[in-house]
Amino acid sequence: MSGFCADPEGSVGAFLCRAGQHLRAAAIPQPRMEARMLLSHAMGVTQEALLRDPRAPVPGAAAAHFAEMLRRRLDGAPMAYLTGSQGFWTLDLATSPDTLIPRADTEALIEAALELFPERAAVGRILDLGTGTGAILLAALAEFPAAFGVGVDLVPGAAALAARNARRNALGERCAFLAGSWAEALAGRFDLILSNPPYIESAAIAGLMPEVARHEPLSALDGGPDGLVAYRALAGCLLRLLAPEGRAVLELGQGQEPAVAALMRDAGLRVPGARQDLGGIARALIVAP
Ligand SMILES: C[S@@+](CC[C@H](N)C(=O)[O-])C[C@H]1O[C@@H](n2cnc3c(N)ncnc32)[C@H](O)[C@@H]1O
Repeated sequence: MSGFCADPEGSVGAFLCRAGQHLRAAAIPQPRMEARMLLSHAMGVTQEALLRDPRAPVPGAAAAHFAEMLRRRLDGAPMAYLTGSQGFWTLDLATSPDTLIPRADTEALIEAALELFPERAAVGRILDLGTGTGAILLAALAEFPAAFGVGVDLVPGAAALAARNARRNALGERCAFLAGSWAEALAGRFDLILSNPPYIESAAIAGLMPEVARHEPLSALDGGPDGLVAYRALAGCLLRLLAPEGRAVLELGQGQEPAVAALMRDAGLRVPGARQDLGGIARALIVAP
């Protein structure tokens, strides 16, 4: 490896320095921060503790774990799969290759829900279709204190991960998770239905960033030939599942608002509006019975 590292060989400082050089050479945008995240994870200490004593030795087992994580990161594996966690809204969530890593853009769904129901106690039942890590449902439960939630995912490993995340965030008593396709096994009415379905056109997946295309599961990305297959399934069940004053909030891919709104209207639903994400893209479609 090129470049001079000032700290003694085998020390925290030397590991961070060399890993930073490798990550920078691989064009990873925040190499120093990522090196710190990986080494603190491998050593089981906070980043603050690492920086406090850069001359401390890295124990052998931690060094081996770090080397393996660094190899996978340089091969394009997402950081959240390596460290096994990701922040979303106010929560810390476990991640797994069974499902998508929660994205900050998806927080637009929670913001929309909070605007729709300023009287938070009014929300009694929440449904999250395609729950993944449980990110959306758990964030909503954290904000609507009287609500009980149901999360559904086609991938059994994702439904199990969401249940684990509910317990991790002390919300396990307020929700249940099912493995199944959309609302097939569901009855009853919900005040709030949330969904971030797979919406990438099949042919566009290979052109996504390699970190996404090669590492996140197709089941979480692939929206079929026109990206709209999941929305057709949702349009077919929302009228049956929404309470009379209920609302659904659906995540949209860029430019999908007109097509998804038309699908919902064709299914007899109303579309009172959409909310933009931080980048100004219509991200959350509001749907009403
Ligand atoms: C884009 S990911 C969203 C995950 C999570 N809700 C989030 O926002 O981070 C879509 C999720 O839908 C799930 N999914 C795909 N097809 C499904 C189906 N037919 N029924 C239920 N869930 C499905 C995937 O397994 C994946 O977890």
